[in-house]
Amino acid sequence: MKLRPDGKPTEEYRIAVLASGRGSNLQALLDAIEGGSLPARVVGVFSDKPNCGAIALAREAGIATVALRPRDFADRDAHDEALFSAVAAVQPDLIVCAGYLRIISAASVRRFEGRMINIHPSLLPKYPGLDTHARALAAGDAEHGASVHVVVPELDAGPRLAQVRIPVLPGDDAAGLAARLLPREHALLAATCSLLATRRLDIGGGRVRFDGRDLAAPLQLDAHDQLQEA
Ligand SMILES: Nc1nc2c(c(=O)[nH]1)N[C@@H](CN(C=O)c1ccc(C(=O)N[C@@H](CCC(=O)O)C(=O)O)cc1)CN2
Ligand SMILES: NCC(=O)N[C@@H]1O[C@H](COP(=O)([O-])[O-])[C@@H](O)[C@H]1O
Repeated sequence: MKLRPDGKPTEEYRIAVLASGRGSNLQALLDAIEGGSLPARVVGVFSDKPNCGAIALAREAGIATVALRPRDFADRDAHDEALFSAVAAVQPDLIVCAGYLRIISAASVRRFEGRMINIHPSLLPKYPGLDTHARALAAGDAEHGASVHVVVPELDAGPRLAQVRIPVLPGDDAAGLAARLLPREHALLAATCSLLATRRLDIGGGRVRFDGRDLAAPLQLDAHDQLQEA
């Protein structure tokens, strides 16, 4: 892919977003595109929940949407195959799972190998799965955070690209911790997608490379929303 003198790709970088919830991470990507820090276009939003906020946000923004309810399909694999065939149809360079609450089949993960990432609300490898904030509090962790990782068939087990850390404060409950983490997630996801869109970060071929070198540890988001090597 040729890059312009300003480092931005000459052709648009096409992002498909999968979501099941309110869509604040989707909105963060749209804001970053609008603000000029993310040289990309969201070419489709896909969900298992037709009435979720992310689908409504996408429609409002004039972005193509496909929402398929699992209960309308014979089984998980049939739903998964239908949804990811719709994803393939928009020819994305990157698929971003942003609160997509379905475990994706190994076949669909392999179909988009090297092109699918997820934002997860924990400092992986701690707390894969759900209810991460409550689990961090129950463990008495002094810090919590979020991770962007490559999606592999095993849940939340893929190579980690970037992380952001926040302190756990006295009196935090799960909802308060989640609310304080969310804006940092938005910055983390947008910054990571910017590095992917400008090809500084490469997740193809089963490896993670940053500025042409193997990435040994996840990049860390600093107080200025810039990603720094650990
Ligand atoms: N094969 C993979 N699929 C997904 C990954 C992944 O790394 N590999 N990341 C997730 C996102 N995720 C956490 O970040 C996550 C999504 C869904 C679940 C889960 O248990 N889902 C249940 C249904 C839960 C519900 O409907 O409330 C299920 O699918 O049966 C855990 C973690 C995206 N998918
Ligand atoms: N295991 C996946 C998971 O829990 N993802 C989390 O869902 C939320 C989606 O919010 P949003 O719909 O406002 O973007 C985000 O906090 C994201 O980290």
